Amino acid sequence: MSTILSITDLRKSYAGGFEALKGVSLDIEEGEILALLGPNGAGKTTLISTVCGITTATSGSVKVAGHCIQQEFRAAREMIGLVPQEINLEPFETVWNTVRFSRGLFGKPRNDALLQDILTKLSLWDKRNSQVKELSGGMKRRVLIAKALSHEPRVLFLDEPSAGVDVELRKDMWDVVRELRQSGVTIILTTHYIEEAEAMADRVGVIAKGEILLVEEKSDLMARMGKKELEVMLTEPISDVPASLAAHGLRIGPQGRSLIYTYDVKAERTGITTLLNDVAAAGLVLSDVSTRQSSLEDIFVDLVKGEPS
Ligand SMILES: Nc1ncnc2c1ncn2[C@@H]1O[C@H](COP(=O)(O)OP(=O)(O)OP(=O)(O)O)[C@@H](O)[C@H]1O
Repeated sequence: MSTILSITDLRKSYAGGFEALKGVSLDIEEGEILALLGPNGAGKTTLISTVCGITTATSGSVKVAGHCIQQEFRAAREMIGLVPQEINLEPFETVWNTVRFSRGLFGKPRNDALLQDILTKLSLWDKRNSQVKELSGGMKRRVLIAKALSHEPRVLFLDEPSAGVDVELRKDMWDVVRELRQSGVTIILTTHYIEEAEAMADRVGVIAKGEILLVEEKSDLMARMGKKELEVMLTEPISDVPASLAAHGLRIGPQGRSLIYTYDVKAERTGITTLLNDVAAAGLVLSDVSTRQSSLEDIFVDLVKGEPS
């Protein structure tokens, strides 16, 4: 695979000095679906707008298929399709004209066969002569996607594709996105639904307070979900894991008051007995123990809270 989008140390401060992006670096591989998860105000929309050249970066660089978004705006922008969060369509225009004009805006020659194909894939062909205002909310979202695809971009950004969409339509949207990927389009979507990232993404990135906290293969993240955690509460807080316990791969819990041991539930030997013996031998006194299943949601919440993990 080759890198289609390369973001390097991207910073954005808004007028007034608020720093919405604090040095974001991210490489996107051609043909992948990357879900960018983050709470409200994390900087997801700012990142997309800056990458698409709608907002100017304070510093850093963005290259789309080798073209710099600042110095080679037209060449870079042509590679990108953007599906915004808000529905910003002309209500009295027909579906057909909406996509046709959008292609024209990019200076692309008329290609009715291509537009027919896009509308068919998005189940909008029957609606091509309808005015946008006659369509349901879910269909309007599909028109936004058709519009974003009309100039044949290689990278498609979907900003909160299922915001305000009911569960059934959300699943439909997931199918549409997977099909688009089959046709070779690279997709970056933002969401605050973990479920959505799980359903679609190849890789998951977590962003909070303008920083990328993690980018990982979804399958690796999911593998972690098959793990259980044993938390050993201590009577006295500690600042470091004793050297004699290093082999157990422990983490220190909040305020140093516990040790957290992750183990595979399906493993024949969990290693718990040895661990507890070694903890006692290290002179640590236990006040309690508990176990819990870790989930992608836990990982996300921990990261976003910025607590030690
Ligand atoms: N034009 C602007 N001027 C000043 N601050 C802004 C501007 N646009 C966004 N911000 C601030 O930048 C931060 C990031 O906003 P952004 O919209 O990128 O977050 P987001 O992750 O997309 O959030 P949401 O999930 O709510 O859409 C927020 O604190 C927001 O208030």
